[in-house]
Amino acid sequence: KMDVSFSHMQVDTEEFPLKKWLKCEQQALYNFTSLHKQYGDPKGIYELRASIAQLIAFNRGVRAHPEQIILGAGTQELMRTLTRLLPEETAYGLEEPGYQRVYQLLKQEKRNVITLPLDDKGIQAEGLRHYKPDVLFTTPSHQFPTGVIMPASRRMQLLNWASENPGRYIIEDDYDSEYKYDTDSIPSLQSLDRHEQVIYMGTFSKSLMPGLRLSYMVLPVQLIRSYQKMQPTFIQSCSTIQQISLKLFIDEGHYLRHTKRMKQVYKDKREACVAAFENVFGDNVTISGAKSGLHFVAAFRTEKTEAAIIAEAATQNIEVYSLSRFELESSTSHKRDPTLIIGFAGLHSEEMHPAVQALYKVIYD
Ligand SMILES: Cc1ncc(COP(=O)(O)O)c(/C=N/[C@@H](CCC(=O)O)COc2ccccc2)c1O
Repeated sequence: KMDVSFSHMQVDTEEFPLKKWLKCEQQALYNFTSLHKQYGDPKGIYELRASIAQLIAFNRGVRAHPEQIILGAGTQELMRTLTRLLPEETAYGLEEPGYQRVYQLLKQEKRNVITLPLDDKGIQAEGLRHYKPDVLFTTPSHQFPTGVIMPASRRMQLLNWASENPGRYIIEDDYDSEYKYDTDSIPSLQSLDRHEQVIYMGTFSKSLMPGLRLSYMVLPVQLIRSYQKMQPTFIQSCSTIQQISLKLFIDEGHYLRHTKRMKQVYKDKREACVAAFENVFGDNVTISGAKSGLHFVAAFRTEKTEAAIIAEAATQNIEVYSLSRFELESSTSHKRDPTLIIGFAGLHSEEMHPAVQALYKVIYD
């Protein structure tokens, strides 16, 4: 049996510049003790928020003053804070299939949640008129999990929808924007927004490591005012040591060098993985999902169900997840081929072929 993981939830930690990070952490500990002996700003340390503002302006054209940026230990944490800034009766629209952890969080917070259908350009604009959410949570730069990239035309439709009512917001979750192969990344929704109605969300989970638990959101001025009124009830969930370490890591240029290098590493891994699937499965597999991010979607021509494939794979020590994991309220598994989410970040190029062959045996033997 082989220990193989096609999990989409991992990065290639072997390439992580541990020595550089350690140096930043030592500096953070020794030179910033005054920051560590107090709780500090609930939004997070100003200096890190200033570095992030520069980074997302440079990388994604996001216009943000550091005082509009809130840090949090993960996207769910930020969403929890956001639900406290918006009216309790707000109806949140989520992509179907979509990010189940935000769906679960909103349900835990007893919020109204509406799931909205996708097409090959992302969220359907007419769905907004039909289902009437107040706030739309969307992943335009790389729809999670299908991988669709939302074209500029659809982005403008969403912004027009939002501009019709000042109470509407679009949460642009740009979680996977760092890794685009072959296609140029389309400017962020936030950079096109003229009415302060886009809440921009980002994370360091994919560009650095998920275990870092450091994510951020950029609030429009109106929501920052609401935040400031409630500020005494908030507290920062990220460690000040990690925050300063990250600030130094960014300011010393390690972050941009790392993401530039990882883009090539992941591009090569993606190509090797797709080639292995095409070589082993031939036309029994259909691969979709734009050339970006750390996973793609593979649909298999077989009578086996997704559940049977996942269970059988587990007996062979193969970790893999299916599309139904991300179906929030309605399942289409009955009218589509069994579909798996193939993460390649944790696989070495030389193990791609044997890993794909092991998966082939699970599905076709
Ligand atoms: C749409 C979307 N938005 C944000 C995030 C990131 O959340 P955060 O880490 O809390 O900031 C994810 C992580 N989604 C995770 C999948 C979750 C699941 O399948 O259950 C996968 O996340 C990673 C993938 C590769 C490398 C590192 C992380 C998100 O899918």
